[in-house]
Amino acid sequence: MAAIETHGLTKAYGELTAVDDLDLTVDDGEVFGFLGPNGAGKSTTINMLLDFTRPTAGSATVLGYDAQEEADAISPRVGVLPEGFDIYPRLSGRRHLEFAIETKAATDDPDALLERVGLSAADAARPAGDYSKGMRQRLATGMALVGDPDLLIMDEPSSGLDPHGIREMQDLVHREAKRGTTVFFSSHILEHVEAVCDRIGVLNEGSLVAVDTIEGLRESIGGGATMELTLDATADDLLETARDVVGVTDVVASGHTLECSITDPAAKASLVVALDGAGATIRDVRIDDVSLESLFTTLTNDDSESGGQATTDPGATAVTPEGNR
Ligand SMILES: Nc1ncnc2c1ncn2[C@@H]1O[C@H](COP(=O)(O)OP(=O)(O)OP(=O)(O)O)[C@@H](O)[C@H]1O
Repeated sequence: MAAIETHGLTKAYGELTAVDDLDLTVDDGEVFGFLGPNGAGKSTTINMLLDFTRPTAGSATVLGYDAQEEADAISPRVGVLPEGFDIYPRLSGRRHLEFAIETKAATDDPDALLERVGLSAADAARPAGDYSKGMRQRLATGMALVGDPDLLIMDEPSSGLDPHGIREMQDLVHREAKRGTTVFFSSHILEHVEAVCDRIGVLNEGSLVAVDTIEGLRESIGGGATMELTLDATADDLLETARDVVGVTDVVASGHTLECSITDPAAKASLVVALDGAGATIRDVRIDDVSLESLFTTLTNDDSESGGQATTDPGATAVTPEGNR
């Protein structure tokens, strides 16, 4: 049984189609990344899965139940970490958890939940208003885990976290995945999705433009790598040898350097072996994989280069012109 399945799921707000004919399957037990720029329709999709918003057309099942007709059967089995989760500043972390347990009429042990999300008993006793952003996220995740849900839906869980907080969040997702929980991880930051997800779906202007593993996506746009080899000899003499290697699509020789475009990862080793066999001495090798940033720029037609790209942390790729909010 799929954890989430949608068929033609559509939501229009007047003239605007926020989610357009979405066919999506998230398998049981996988960590699925739902990636797209701000305004792509991620939250609207989640809202339809949770029956907070009714679709204009199409249908969705969550854990085998119809998202609209059987929402009552879904909610006890799903944990949600909403975007922009608010805490009650004066209540302790433990009280937040107790409150969530009471609300869900669950029987969880608050201490076990605290341990599961990495909050100490001392932290739990403090008012949540004193918590760092990372601790708040862990508390919110602990609340989402009440009742041991089969599906955990996380909407922008890394938003606003520092690199340490992001790592903690990623570790937590890995731990939950190991327990067998299906995780639906929505984000506009590529690296955050890539670090935790088995597969990703890329949403752009309401439409699903790709569903695959990162490697699969790279291949699908003809991705590969550029390999730059510095040789002892004049590179021109080895041009043909390099061109004959299967998986090498283009070779440019310049001085002692050969620049080779590779489509098949196995060609990297073959190229080195072929050049060595032709008597070349290789002094240096540099490999540049097709950047994920360019991959997602292609998929989302992101105009962030002209619009200015902001990111949550240094080196992160946000598939959004707005960046972190
Ligand atoms: N209640 C609403 N009424 C009108 N338009 C809406 C409503 N909710 C969302 N939209 C629009 O639908 C589109 C998709 O929004 P949505 O919040 O689902 O995107 P998102 O991918 O979750 O973006 P973000 O990362 O910013 O949360 C946007 O253009 C948004 O303005």
